[in-house]
Amino acid sequence: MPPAHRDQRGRRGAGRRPGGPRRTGRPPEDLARRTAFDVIRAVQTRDAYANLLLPGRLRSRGLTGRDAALATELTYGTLRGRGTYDAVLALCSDRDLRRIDPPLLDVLRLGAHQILATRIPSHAAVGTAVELARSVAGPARAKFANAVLRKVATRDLEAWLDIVAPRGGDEVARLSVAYSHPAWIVSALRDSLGPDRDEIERLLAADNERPRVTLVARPGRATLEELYEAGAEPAPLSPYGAVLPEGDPGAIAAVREGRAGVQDEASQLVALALTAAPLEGPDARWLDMCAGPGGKAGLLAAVAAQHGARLLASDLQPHRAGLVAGAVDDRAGVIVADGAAPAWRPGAFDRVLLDVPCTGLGALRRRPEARWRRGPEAVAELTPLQRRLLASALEAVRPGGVVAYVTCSPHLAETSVVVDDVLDGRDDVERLDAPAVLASVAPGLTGVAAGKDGYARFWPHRHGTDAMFLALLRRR
Ligand SMILES: C[S@@+](CC[C@H](N)C(=O)[O-])C[C@H]1O[C@@H](n2cnc3c(N)ncnc32)[C@H](O)[C@@H]1O
Repeated sequence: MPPAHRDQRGRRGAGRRPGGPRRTGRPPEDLARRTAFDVIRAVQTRDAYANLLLPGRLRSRGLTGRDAALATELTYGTLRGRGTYDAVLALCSDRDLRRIDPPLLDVLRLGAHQILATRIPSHAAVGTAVELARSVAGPARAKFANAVLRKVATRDLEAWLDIVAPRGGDEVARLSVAYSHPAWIVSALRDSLGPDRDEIERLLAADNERPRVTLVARPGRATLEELYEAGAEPAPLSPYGAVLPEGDPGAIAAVREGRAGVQDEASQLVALALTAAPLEGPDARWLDMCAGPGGKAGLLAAVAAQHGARLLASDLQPHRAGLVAGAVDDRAGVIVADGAAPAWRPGAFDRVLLDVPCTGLGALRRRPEARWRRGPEAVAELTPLQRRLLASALEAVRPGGVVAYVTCSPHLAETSVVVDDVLDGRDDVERLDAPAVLASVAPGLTGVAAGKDGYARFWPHRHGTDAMFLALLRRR
């Protein structure tokens, strides 16, 4: 099966008649490439996030329509495919990649992406990359870039993969190069698939696809019809979800006003599962313990209001709590608090959402640079906090109340291992059947259960969502 990043085609040839704004006298394609390069550099040097930086750069440079789409494709595709492109570039360069100036190496990656994974003709991809190399690194290095990229252009991606990721050897190493994921992530994802580990190739390919933009209509505040009128279409899983095939979600009034939001369907469904989990006794006080930036809090607060309940949304970071305030209306409370040293008394809540800080390995589709940013040490750094927060959430809920433990990572160490460890030796917590509760809010949903552990797992390749983990835990 071919790697998915091979399918990310530039939708245009370099010979297209230029249109749109011409601010610099250069064709807008060049401005698109330069913008992609600048964002890629900022990602490498300033730890910037491409999805946060790029929209502003497109606006400030007047790139719209197809030129904006080209800049976006080049940015995301280059960042995502870096592992594959580096393996090819290493064979085409007489210099170790670690000895190439970082800006020049990024030009080479951008060039390799255009040559190997877009419809841009090779001669144009090489020529424009060499020009870029000249402007960022000078004429001598442009010559070097020309030599390297001309070698890259001697084969297509499939032929290169036969060389840099041959079958029959170390399978993790092959998948790592062919699907451009660090080897430690390939291993972790494969382990997290458990009995379905043979789906790893489909999962890696799905990680390399651009996700659709999904919206949530926060019930009682916005309607799906309102989103459909703005061009959205029904979403396959969530009762409050809609898919926006194209266009800027910020242009939709309900989104601008915080009555609707951009939210992955799995995120919607795990929040809804908490609201639907069976519970005895009062059901009026809900807590979102790690609420920033407020995606799930926005939905929970709206559903709480419909149930006659009230949400308290809390986050450790003041600026993240500030973002939550934009997603909920004034029927919900928002506070800054450390969930591990809580400001509330034990047993104060009937339902608690604990969406812990995690590696985000389930959301690689959205954050093309994330896979390169941190190594496996990130897991070891986060899991002690995840355990403390879960123990604290179980204290915050009253006997009979429910905690939803959620991660946007499928890593075993952050998911089932944390829950199993915290519950080990406790007889006052019962695991609910999370897949069954999810089925009650999303009747069309299948494939979230693996075995009989009661946990639910969403997967990009199965559900078209982020990979998310849900455990529903009821205090006895
Ligand atoms: C995965 S994010 C939550 C995403 C959020 N639920 C949403 O749907 O938008 C985790 C959040 O936990 C917060 N956090 C980290 N440590 C915390 C702590 N000790 N107590 C409370 N919040 C914490 C982070 O600031 C971050 O906003």
